[in-house]
Amino acid sequence: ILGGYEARPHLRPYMASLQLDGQHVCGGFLIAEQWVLSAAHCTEGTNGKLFQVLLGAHSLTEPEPHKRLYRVRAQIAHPGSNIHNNRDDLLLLQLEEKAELNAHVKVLPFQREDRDVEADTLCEAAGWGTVTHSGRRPDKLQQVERPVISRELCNHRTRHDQTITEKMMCTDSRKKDTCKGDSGGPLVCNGVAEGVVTAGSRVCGNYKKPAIYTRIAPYATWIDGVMASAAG
Ligand SMILES: NCc1cccc(NC(=O)c2cccc3[nH]c(C(N)=O)cc23)c1
Repeated sequence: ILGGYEARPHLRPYMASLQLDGQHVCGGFLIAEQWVLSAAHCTEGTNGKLFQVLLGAHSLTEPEPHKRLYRVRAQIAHPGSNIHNNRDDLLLLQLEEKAELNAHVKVLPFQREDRDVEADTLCEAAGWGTVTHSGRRPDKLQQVERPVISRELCNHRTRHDQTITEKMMCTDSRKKDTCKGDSGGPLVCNGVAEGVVTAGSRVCGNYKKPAIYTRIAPYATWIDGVMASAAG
């Protein structure tokens, strides 16, 4: 997160850190006791290795009550996701067992009504992604508040030039922005997860390249289907 600040510890008990060999790779969030939603691009370069999912954390390194690393039973990328564009950039992770829910570990509801969030709505992104252009990684969860911008403005030829579909949304990226390692985290508007951070143009903090999110509502049926078919 660029231009943000340290989150109040455990005020975002749905936040997950997707890790490989003890290293934070991407964000994610708990959508059900045994399921985390993240971004399909996070599996790029992992050679099919399964993530481990850290829940209940504020600091990535310090011991904290209710902080726990979960093994993943299955990772299901949306069938439409691919490395060439940001379309359908969603990843579902089934934990080896149901997460132990408590004050520091909670499910975050996601938007099911497929209607655009109004431009200028202030939403929040959080993550353990880089906090400087040089790529400094934080130990503690960061957050930033960003206004939604219209798809029309985001699609302007000087911005993302007609690549933003109706299944995506954008926030202003001037100075304060999501960045490397924040992918997969939720964009929370009025307490509901409306989007999932996608790397998009990979640029951070440049107002010409607004942050892009996969809208969740259009995928509610897919998400429910995967969770139902893997149940038990
Ligand atoms: N503000 C939008 C936004 C949101 C989330 C992430 C990013 N930026 C990256 O993720 C990124 C940046 C630089 C080099 C990179 N290399 C790789 C990679 N997967 O190899 C990713 C990146 C940007």
